[in-house]
Amino acid sequence: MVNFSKILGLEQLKHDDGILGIFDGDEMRITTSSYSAVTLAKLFWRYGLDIYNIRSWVKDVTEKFSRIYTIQDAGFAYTSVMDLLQAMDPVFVKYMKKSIKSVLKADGYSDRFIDEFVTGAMRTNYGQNADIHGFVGAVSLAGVEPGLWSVKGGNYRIPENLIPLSKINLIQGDVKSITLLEYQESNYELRYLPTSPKLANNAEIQTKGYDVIVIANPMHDGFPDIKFEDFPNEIKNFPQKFHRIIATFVDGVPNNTHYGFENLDGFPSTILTCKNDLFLNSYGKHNDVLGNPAEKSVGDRSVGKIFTNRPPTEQEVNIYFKKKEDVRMVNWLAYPEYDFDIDNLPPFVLHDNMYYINGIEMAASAMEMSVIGARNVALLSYNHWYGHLDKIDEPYVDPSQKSDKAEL
Ligand SMILES: CC(C)=CCC/C(C)=C/CC/C(C)=C/CSC[C@H](N)C(=O)O
Repeated sequence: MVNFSKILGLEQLKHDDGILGIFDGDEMRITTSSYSAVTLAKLFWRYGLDIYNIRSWVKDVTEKFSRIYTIQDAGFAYTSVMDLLQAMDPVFVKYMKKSIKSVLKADGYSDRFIDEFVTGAMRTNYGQNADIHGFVGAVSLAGVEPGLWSVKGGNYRIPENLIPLSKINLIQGDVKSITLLEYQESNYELRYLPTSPKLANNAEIQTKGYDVIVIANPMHDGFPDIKFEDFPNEIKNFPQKFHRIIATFVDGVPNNTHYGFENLDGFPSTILTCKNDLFLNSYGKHNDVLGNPAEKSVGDRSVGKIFTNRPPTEQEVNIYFKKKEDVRMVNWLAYPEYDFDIDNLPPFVLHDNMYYINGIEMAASAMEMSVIGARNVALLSYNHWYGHLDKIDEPYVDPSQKSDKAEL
């Protein structure tokens, strides 16, 4: 994503860390300060060295993760998510088989740190708890470390600007079916309903032939079904479930008394919650996509976002906001439920020359992961097409590390 933002000349908007609080439903377990020395002292008092060590833990994991960029630059690609993780670092395969709670416990982190800080991070980033697997847990922890950024103007500007740069012929439409062809000019026939606004309701089903198909949309219950016709083996949605999340944006004033604050002085800009049965996953104060306070923010008024696992009723919104000028809700299947059978993950290859990117979300759902999954599929299809089998499912060995013996 960093490279894309540079290539496209998009500005990175650094996020101000602000005051962070962790709420257990009755009281704040910790509230940081606008003075960094006070924050450090408070975090150290509550979590001891865990709060320092987690930073180097995430750094170490990120360095291992970053190997994927060298591997992909060298043209290597993988047919399964586990092979891709194994190529980055074998420890990631182990993380997929344990919960983040047990990974961190084995690395010496305290129950208090895991039950408050780690659980809070999992609840805000993935709507789940510290029982989710260790790899997605690590990604989630990377997401609460300082230094987070977004694209000025909105993250959507990355894919939007990549489309003209790639010079593709974009046809907007809903894919209805993919038929395997035999001994014809192309490998597949795709049937789709154009969705261009110009066509309004007059669109008719169209067909088009393709040599290679890449599916970049989750194939799970709750997502539109594509019919796969004339394949020797049945191709259907995968069994893993997706997690529904509701983001409710409120232009108004947060209800400080609910969290035990007498007024809004020192009220956190981010509140994580740390009990699994709580309705509220997290609260966050939001600027607009240009980094400015929301247009009508005056006095105590601001835009706040709460994440919940089901739509809040009006009474429930009133618990978290004492004044509301405008309320908007976004309700979507955001990421997998990370409690699936690890031995049964979706593959990157559905059939010869037909690929599927979104299986990568089973490792972790995040923009960076989607980009890595997409590049893997692009390399995989290239390597298959041109017969570069030595670059498929092979461990990458850095040429500068090869000894003479290894050469022989
Ligand atoms: C430390 C590891 C394993 C990876 C670092 C690279 C990476 C994928 C960073 C993403 C960090 C991030 C912004 C996480 C936020 S959680 C995902 C969020 N809920 C979403 O839906 O995008």
